[in-house]
Amino acid sequence: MEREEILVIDNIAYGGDGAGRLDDGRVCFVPFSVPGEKVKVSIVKDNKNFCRGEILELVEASENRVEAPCQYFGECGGCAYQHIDYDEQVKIKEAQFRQVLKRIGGLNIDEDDVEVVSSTNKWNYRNRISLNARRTETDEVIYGFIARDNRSLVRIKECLLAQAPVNELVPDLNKTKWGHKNRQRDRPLRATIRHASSNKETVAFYGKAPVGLPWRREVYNDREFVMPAGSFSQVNRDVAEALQRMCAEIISSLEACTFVIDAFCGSGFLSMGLRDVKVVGLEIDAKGVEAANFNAQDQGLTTHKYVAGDVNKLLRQRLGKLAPETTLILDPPRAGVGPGTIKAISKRSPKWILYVSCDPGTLGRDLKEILPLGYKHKKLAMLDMFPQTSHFESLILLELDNA
Ligand SMILES: C[S@@+](CC[C@H](N)C(=O)[O-])C[C@H]1O[C@@H](n2cnc3c(N)ncnc32)[C@H](O)[C@@H]1O
Repeated sequence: MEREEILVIDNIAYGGDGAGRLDDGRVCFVPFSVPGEKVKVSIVKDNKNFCRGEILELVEASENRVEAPCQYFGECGGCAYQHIDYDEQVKIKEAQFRQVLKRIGGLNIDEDDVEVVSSTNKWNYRNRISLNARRTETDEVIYGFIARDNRSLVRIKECLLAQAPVNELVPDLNKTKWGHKNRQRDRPLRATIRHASSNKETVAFYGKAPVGLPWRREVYNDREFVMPAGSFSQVNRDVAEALQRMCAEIISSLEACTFVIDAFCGSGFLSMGLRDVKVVGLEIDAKGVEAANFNAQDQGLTTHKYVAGDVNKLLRQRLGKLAPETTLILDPPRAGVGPGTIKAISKRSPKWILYVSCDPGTLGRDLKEILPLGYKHKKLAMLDMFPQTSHFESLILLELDNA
């Protein structure tokens, strides 16, 4: 027989599930709950140390619970927090940032200030989406997001997180010339739709961006940047601008800093806000590097140079004699930095490390290796780059404490 339990949700774990305790002391994870709520759940997974429940009834609903506006919410694997008032979403993310740094990174930041940047746009902020493609039994090719079960596809007509020009192209994915080709493939490729803020161009491509697709032109903090169609770029412009300004302010406040290594630099986004310092950027995507050098030249940044290659291999030789004057920006992908990066830092430790992360779990893991090298944290920030989802961006400034 189905087992039912009543519990109170204490907090929301990173990833989006609410967590509360059963009478036997075990933690029970409950998706789509809100902190403070009393819920009746059906136990759908029962492990020795924890279990999972699905809400049957809201015994006492939170005042922070709101109606989720998206027709796919609950089924689609993309959003986790549409049912929570936005200000509460931001508080939840700040609490998770603190919790993950403490639990995984071994850092106690209970008393420290965390600068919090909310998103101006709570909806329609994404300048790009990638949709998975599936062939149906009736031989139709459909596009959508992977469902919460991690297997099925939720076919979508629009995504409430995407900007209007991005959504306009969703119904046409089968009608474009490349979309038509994609329909002929045995296994149709993922479609990406991107909208550029400066030249207002919206493109859709399937699989990798085709060679020859023009660079996107984006405006950040009143300056234009080019970015290759297939290369990384920040999805939420307002929050990305705040991040770029924050990095520039932090580094310019480090008076002894004369040299910056922008590792995992993409098209040079984070270091383009820097003036009066020497900058070397490292990035594995050669097209991103080409754009970064173009951007630097276009903006008259004659002391910036961007180099193609693997950070894990190149960093050691770049961290040279200037280490006491160096800030190392680390902005790795979700997987965090590799062992080569940690090894390089341990051999030639830069005075400052500015770690920008889109995954607090891997940030915590990497900090566990970096902090024992003698670093102390100086600044912390949580930036809500991805409203309605469980993801967020964070930043931590570390300083080498030689004392
Ligand atoms: C989160 S993005 C940051 C990009 C850039 N800092 C920005 O804000 O636009 C991570 C970048 O790391 C690059 N990357 C991933 N693995 C790498 C590696 N081993 N060496 C160098 N770059 C890498 C990716 O191509 C991507 O551009």
